[in-house]
Amino acid sequence: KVQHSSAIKKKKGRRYCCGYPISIFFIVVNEFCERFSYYGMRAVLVLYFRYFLLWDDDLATSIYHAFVALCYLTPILGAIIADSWLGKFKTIIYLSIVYAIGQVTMAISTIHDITDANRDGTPDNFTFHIALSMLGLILIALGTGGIKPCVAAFGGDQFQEHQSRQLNTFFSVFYLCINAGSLLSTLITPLKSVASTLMVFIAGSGMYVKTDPEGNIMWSVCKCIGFAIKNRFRHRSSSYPKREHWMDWANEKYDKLLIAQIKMVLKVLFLYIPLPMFWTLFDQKGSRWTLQATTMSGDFVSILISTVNPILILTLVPIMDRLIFPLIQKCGLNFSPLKRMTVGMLFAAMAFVSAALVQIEIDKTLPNFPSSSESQLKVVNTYSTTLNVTISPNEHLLIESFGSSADYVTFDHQDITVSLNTNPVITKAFSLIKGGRQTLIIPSDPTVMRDFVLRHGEQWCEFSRKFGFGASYTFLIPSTVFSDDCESITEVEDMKPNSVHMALQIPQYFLITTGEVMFSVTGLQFSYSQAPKNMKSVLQAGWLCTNAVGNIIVLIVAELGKLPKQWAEYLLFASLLVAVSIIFSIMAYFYTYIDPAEIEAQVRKEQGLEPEEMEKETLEMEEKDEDQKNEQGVKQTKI
Ligand SMILES: CC(C)C[C@H](N)C(=O)N1CCC[C@H]1C(=O)O
Repeated sequence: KVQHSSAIKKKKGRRYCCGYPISIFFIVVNEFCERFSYYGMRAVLVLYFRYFLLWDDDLATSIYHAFVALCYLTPILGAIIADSWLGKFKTIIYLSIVYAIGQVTMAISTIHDITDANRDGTPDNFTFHIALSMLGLILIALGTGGIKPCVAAFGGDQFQEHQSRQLNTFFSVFYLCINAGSLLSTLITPLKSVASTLMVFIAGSGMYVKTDPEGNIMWSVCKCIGFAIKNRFRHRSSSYPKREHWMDWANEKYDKLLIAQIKMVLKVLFLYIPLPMFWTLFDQKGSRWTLQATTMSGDFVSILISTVNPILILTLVPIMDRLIFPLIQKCGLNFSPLKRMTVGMLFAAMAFVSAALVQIEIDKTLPNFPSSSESQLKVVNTYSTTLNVTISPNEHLLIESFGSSADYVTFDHQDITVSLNTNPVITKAFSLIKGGRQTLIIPSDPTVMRDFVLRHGEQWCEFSRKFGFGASYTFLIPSTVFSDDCESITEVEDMKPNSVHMALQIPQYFLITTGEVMFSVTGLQFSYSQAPKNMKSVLQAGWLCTNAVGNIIVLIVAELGKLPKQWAEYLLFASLLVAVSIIFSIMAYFYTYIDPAEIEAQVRKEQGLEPEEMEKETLEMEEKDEDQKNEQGVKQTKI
């Protein structure tokens, strides 16, 4: 629509380039920097808990998930501040400052010198470091979460009513920037970039469309809902005529426009109830799937885990937007936002089925550990000849010199007697550990072997071995080791290396990221498009809250413990998500898409009010566009 001689045009304070407001450039770069900082910090958080604060794995993981959940709960606070009090622009500025203070506090908490009085390289006062880092994390959660719904909604505000195509593209580019930021933060040492986030955002100050907050809207909303419920309860007798919607019981006291706006928001929030389940599966990417990767072979564990999702997002978003969705539309299929989100959930469920299949493959190769009532024993022979080892009552093993039994032998009793066919026969009784694995090393015969050391005085030899992931070895070192330059060292494999390659995880990552593109990018667009003008940030916050609840479910599931078989747990989650997506699709079937601006204009008209400035501007703009189209049509006819 914007085909002028100069690609840039200025209209009523808005400047455009190629049909897009220039101001959104600053907003997407701001999001890029913010996510760079956030994901960069998040990537090293568990390591900080584990190796600096010396917390155990469970505590480190729980605090990590609690922090992530908090980051997706604070958007409610940010949205209330923005929509009711400061407006989005000022909220972003002030909360970014809180964010920066949080990052600095966190950085200070990592300097061990502050409390390391005895200079031994470790902090002396852990309480101080823990308190400081918790304060830092709370401030960061307040900052990152608080600005998140405002940035997305503020970006959307830069567009006009008729620019829905550009608006959708904006949200896709916005999502690309999130992932480009997170990808860069894992590849480059996480520089703290909140300061640049703030500077980029302020740089665009003169170009933004800033809508003023409309008083304490959240308080009005709560009072209005409260009144509707009370009034409904007061008129519960059947003698009172029914009203179309329960919110209509607020008609006596509250403005029709406010009631209409609340109805729109509640309808969408109701639709969001099943959505946390998607995030419950998505967030396990960072926990269960990471653990799964550690039981697989391949040298790119950390790279795969931290970069595959953002890389796939960067490729899949353009493919979906430019190819798949237009193609589906060309086939005459109506792939509406809620349908896309349902399909996104099904993709996530498929990702978990794929994870379960990979797990079954892994389980086949994992060592068979003893149950709590069993014991396991492996026998290593460093004697000079092959030995016949009898373990009472009926286990016979033939073990060659400098060899071992093929695998661990399992016993359902603990007391055993081992006999060797040496001359004279040696017999010894042992008591094995319940539920444990032990190795019995038959010592060398003293006539042939002598004591040795690997490095002895001037003598030394070097040897190198490549260890497989997940394997465990015992090395048998003969006394002749120096004369043959370590050639005679024998390796006994106690535990086989992982043999299922990590590349097998790629399908599950591909499926979950395809699901994410359909679910998350669409959800972002949908939340903006279905919200009334003065509650855009609130609905963005509602959307982000689904992620927080998803994280809390992961926390609860982790605390409750796992099913005995990991693949069964994956299948359980996949089935739960399928069930939830069916419920969601039924709810979506009954949802009617709305144009909030149109409804607001209609209510205003019914109330005999003037249309709002923005609406007037949009109408003017639309009229202008119509004129332009007509003009072009005339020109083309002439040609
Ligand atoms: C986990 C990835 C690094 C980022 C992910 N693809 C993503 O973009 N998001 C996950 C939660 C929502 C969204 C975000 O805003 O960070």
